[in-house]
Amino acid sequence: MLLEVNQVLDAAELAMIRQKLAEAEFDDGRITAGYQSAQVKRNRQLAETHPLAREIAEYIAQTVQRHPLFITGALPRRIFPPLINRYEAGMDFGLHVDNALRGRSEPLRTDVSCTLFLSEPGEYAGGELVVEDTYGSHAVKLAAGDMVLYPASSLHRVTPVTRGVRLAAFFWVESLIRDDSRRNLLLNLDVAIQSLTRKQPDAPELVQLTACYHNLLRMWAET
Ligand SMILES: O=C(O)CCC(=O)C(=O)O
Ligand SMILES: [Fe+2]
Repeated sequence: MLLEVNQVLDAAELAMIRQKLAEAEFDDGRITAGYQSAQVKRNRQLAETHPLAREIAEYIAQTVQRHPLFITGALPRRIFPPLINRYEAGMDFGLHVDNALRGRSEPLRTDVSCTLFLSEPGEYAGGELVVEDTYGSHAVKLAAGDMVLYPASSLHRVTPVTRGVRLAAFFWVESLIRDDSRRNLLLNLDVAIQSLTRKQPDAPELVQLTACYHNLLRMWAET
C-alpha cells in the first residue's frame, strides 16, 4: 500500500524547519546505510547526533502523530526519530530495501517507510521516489509538507536529481500490524466507516462494522 498524507506541515512549519536546515552541515548519507544500500546511496544526511537533527526529529514525530490519516494508515506502535536527507544535482539513491531493524537497544522493526517532502517539486528536477510493488513501479514526488507511506519491505529508489536541491525527512514506523495487507484492509475498513458515519450517522450497520474493525485489530495487533 502506498498512502499519501497531505499537509502534514504547514507553510510556517516548513519555513521554520527549512531555515534551520539552511545553516546545517550535512554528512555523507552512507552513515546510516546497510552494506548493500551503501553501494548505491549518493546523498547527504544530517547526522543523528546533530542537535538540530534531534530537535527537528522530535518536532516531526510529534506533528505526524496528530494527523488522523497517518494514525489510521500506519497504526504506529513506535516511530524511529525522523532523519533529514539532501540530494544535490548528481545525487541519487539506487534500488534497495530498508534494513529490517533499526537501533541497537530495543531495535525497532521497520514495517512502514515514510518520506516527508520538505522541498517543493519545482525546486528540483528528478528526485522521484520510485516504489516497486506487485503492480509495478510508482513514482512519487509530492508538495513540500506532504508525506508518503509505503511498505518497508518494498524495493525503492530515488532517481537522480539533475537540478536544484531535494530536502526530505524520512523515517520508519513499527506498526501494531506487521503485515501490510492486513494493515491495508484495516485502513480501508476505517475509511469506509468514517465516510458512512459522515453520510448517515444513525446507520444501524455502523455498530457491526465498528465491531468488525476492533475485532480484527484485536485479532492481529502486536502490542
Ligand atoms: O529520500 C527518500 O525519499 C527515501 C530515502 C531512502 O530510501 C532511505 O534513506 O532509505
Ligand atoms: Fe530506503
